[in-house]
This record gives sequence, structure tokens and C-alpha cells, in this order.
Amino acid sequence: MSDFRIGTRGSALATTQTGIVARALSAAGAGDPETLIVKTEGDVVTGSLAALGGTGVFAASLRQRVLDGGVEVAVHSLKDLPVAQPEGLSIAAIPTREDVRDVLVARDGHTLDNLPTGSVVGTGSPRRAAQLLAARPDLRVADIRGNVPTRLRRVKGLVLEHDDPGSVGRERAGDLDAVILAGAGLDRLGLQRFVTERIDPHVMLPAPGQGALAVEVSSATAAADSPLTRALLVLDDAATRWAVSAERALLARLEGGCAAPLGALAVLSRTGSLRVDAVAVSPDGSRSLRRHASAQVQDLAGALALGERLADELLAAGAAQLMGTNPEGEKP
Ligand SMILES: NCc1[nH]cc(CCC(=O)O)c1CC(=O)O
Repeated sequence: MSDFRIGTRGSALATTQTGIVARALSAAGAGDPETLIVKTEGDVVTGSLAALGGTGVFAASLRQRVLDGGVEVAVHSLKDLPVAQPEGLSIAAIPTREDVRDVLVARDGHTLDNLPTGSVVGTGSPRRAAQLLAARPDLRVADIRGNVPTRLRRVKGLVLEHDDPGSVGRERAGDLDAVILAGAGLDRLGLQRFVTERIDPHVMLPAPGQGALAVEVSSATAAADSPLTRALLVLDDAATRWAVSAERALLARLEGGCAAPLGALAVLSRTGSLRVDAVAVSPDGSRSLRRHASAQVQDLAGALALGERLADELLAAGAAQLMGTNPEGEKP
């Protein structure tokens, strides 16, 4: 008999992340986990679920299972969760964040500086595309989709040991010079050996919440005093929670979904000073606005306020127009 059930999406990254959290919760006294793979949204999403979804459509079915009691715990990549927290659910733990940086995986060991002119770099993220073109306007961007192994396989000459049965378009293997991915995902999957450069955040700011996991439970579970909730408290890292909360407060204020060309990174120093860096880029990378703000913060509210203040500075400088989103005007 297991002591708690933990739900995950079925991708390699999702099951790996869930395994990490399940083991950590056990080690912190939550007992034995049972892992349940929750089918993709297409299998279970109904009308009402769509309301949970939006940009978080991938998380929606997992969240539904927490709400209906099918699992006690769900593990998400924080950056994939919409900023609005659904009723009845609570992010009970945000474990210590890992590498926040985007990484380049390029053929022949290339880095951003020495990729040949005209090289084709794959990413599905407007944020990565815009910052890439800002740094290297001579490169070309290919819009790519799919899970991590599928995207890696697009790089010329790159050989993965195991085939990914769910992958699409194997005929397109090796058609790109490079791809950009989150370093944290590759690290967790044990695929670090393919990284040819960890891109400095001065060059490319990550997505709000990148590199952090969100461990979600129902509000009822969160309110109880149980071995599980005590373990969740152990797993939660306040410095990470404050940092990602500042980034997400900024994102919310700028009304940027995951599709906005917006990067943000907050870091809490040991002395309690929080520094937030953010960039809004025009989709073609030709214009960008970069700002930062720092403040001593005593609590989560202070972190949220700093993120909002920086968002207001960016908005005042024209960030919404630059990104092609305009909170006051028409939807893009
Ligand atoms: N959008 C997919 C996604 N969601 C979280 C990660 C990586 C792990 C993380 O950021 O914590 C990835 C893959 C990627 O961006 O390369």
C-alpha cells in the first residue's frame, strides 16, 4: 500500500521530474509514493476543464486529477503554469531551483559566438527567438515543437541512444544546425553531454519560473497536518519561491503568456537583497528593452511588489507595444 499518490504527465521530462519529487517527499517522511501517469489533455479535457487550461492546457488534466482526488500530488514545470492560480489548488512546494539558463545544443561543438552566418537554430519560443536574433541577427530561426528528445534529434549529427517512440518527424532528424532548450530539463534527463553552451543571462534571460518545479496539492490537502504536508514544507525553498514569484508577478502585470517575447530572472542574495532582471523584445529581435530592479525583501509580498514595480517600468517604457501585446488595447 502506498501512502500518497503522485500524478505526472507521460513525457520523459515529466516522469523524471516527478520521480525526483516523489523520492524527495519520501525522504522527508511522506511515506511510499505511487506514481500515476495522467493521459494528455486531449484524452480527458472537457468543456469545464478548458477553463483551467488556457496557456496551461498541458497541466489541466493533471490538475483535474488533484481536484477529483485521483492523486494527492501533481508535479509541474513552473514555467508551464499560467500565473493565475486555480481555485481549490495550492502550490505547496517549490523546491530549490536548478540551472535557470537556456542552453545551446549545436552541431560540431559550436557556440553562439562562432555558429556560422546563416545557421538555422530551432526553437518554438518567441522569447528565445527574439533574444537569439538580438545577439546574432545573421542567424535564422526555425519554429520547432515536440518534447526534449524530439527537439534534440533535429540537430545535425546528434545521436540519441534511445529512440523516442512518441516522436514526430524522424525524417527531419539532423535538419538544423542547433536548438535552444532549458538547461534544467537536459540536466534532469542526464543529457548534459549534448550542451555546447550555457547561455549567459546577459545574452538570454530565461522564461519566468524556468528551472523550477511546482508541487501542487488540493487546498484541503494543503490545510491538513499530515506526513505529506510536513514533507512538502521541507521541500519548499523560500529563496526560490520569492524569486520565481517576483518573475511571475512581472509576467502577470505585462500580460505576457508563455508566447510573449519576455525574459525575467530574479535572484535572492544571502543578505536578503532581491534583484530582478527583465527584457522585452520585439519578435524579430531588432529592438529590446532591458531593465533591472533590486530591493531588500522580508517576505513574499515584498518580492511580488518588486516584480510588479519592474513591470510598471517596462510598461512605461513601451514594453507592451514592443512585444506586440498591448494590455490597454486590442488583443494580438
Ligand atoms: N516548455 C517545455 C518545458 N517546460 C519546462 C522545461 C524545462 C525544465 C524547466 O524549465 O524547469 C521545458 C523544456 C524546455 O524549455 O527546453
